[in-house]
Amino acid sequence: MMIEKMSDFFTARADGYDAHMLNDVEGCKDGYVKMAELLPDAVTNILDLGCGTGLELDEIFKIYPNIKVIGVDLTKAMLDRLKQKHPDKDLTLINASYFNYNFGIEKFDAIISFQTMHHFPHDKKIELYSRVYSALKPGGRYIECDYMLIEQKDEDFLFKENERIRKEQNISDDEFYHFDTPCTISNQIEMLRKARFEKVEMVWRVENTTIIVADKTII
Ligand SMILES: C[S@@+](CC[C@H](N)C(=O)[O-])C[C@H]1O[C@@H](n2cnc3c(N)ncnc32)[C@H](O)[C@@H]1O
Repeated sequence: MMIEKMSDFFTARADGYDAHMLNDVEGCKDGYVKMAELLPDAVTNILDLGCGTGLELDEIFKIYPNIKVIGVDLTKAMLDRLKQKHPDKDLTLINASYFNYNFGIEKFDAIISFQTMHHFPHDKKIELYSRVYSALKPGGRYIECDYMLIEQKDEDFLFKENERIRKEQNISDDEFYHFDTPCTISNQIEMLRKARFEKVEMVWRVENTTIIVADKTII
């Protein structure tokens, strides 16, 4: 099996992407609606990590038409489609990796990610979640909807496969390639706690599509 560079993978699939997620990936269609419902009532601005073509934003704009959004994504072709769908919205799109982009401090009411975090190892995610925590205003909320597992053995198998294939293809650790390495729900919760979130809860799950909400309390 040959794996592709992350941005090449999504560039090649950008055209049929929305229909695929809405029709073929169990739980996603309802997950986009649920994520919009989970935003804090008084939300005025959000950061969307790995926003892609913005399927989650399609639902969020229905409830909050004037919300200010920063979307970060590696794949320009995905961002182009998002911009085409919502030319009139307050959208700032950044074509970059969220591991490098500076989110700032206490800037956002909420930060979201949908189906993008299942490609990275624990240590990278804890560091990212820690920056997410810092970028949230006190009382802010991080909502992640992603492909998550129950059994540790299934997570271990996919991480080992990823390592084996990357070795075979001589891919270095710091390059982003597309291979799914979902984590268990309990590992996800633990990573978010390690990143200092005071309240972390799984709130919704359909098949493997799972939503975790992590709250930053007002001190
Ligand atoms: C499965 S799509 C999800 C898109 C959208 N959130 C949705 O649910 O429809 C994953 C997206 O994450 C982006 N992505 C993957 N790794 C990334 C990274 N390190 N930084 C920014 N974007 C990334 C990809 O380019 C792709 O657009």
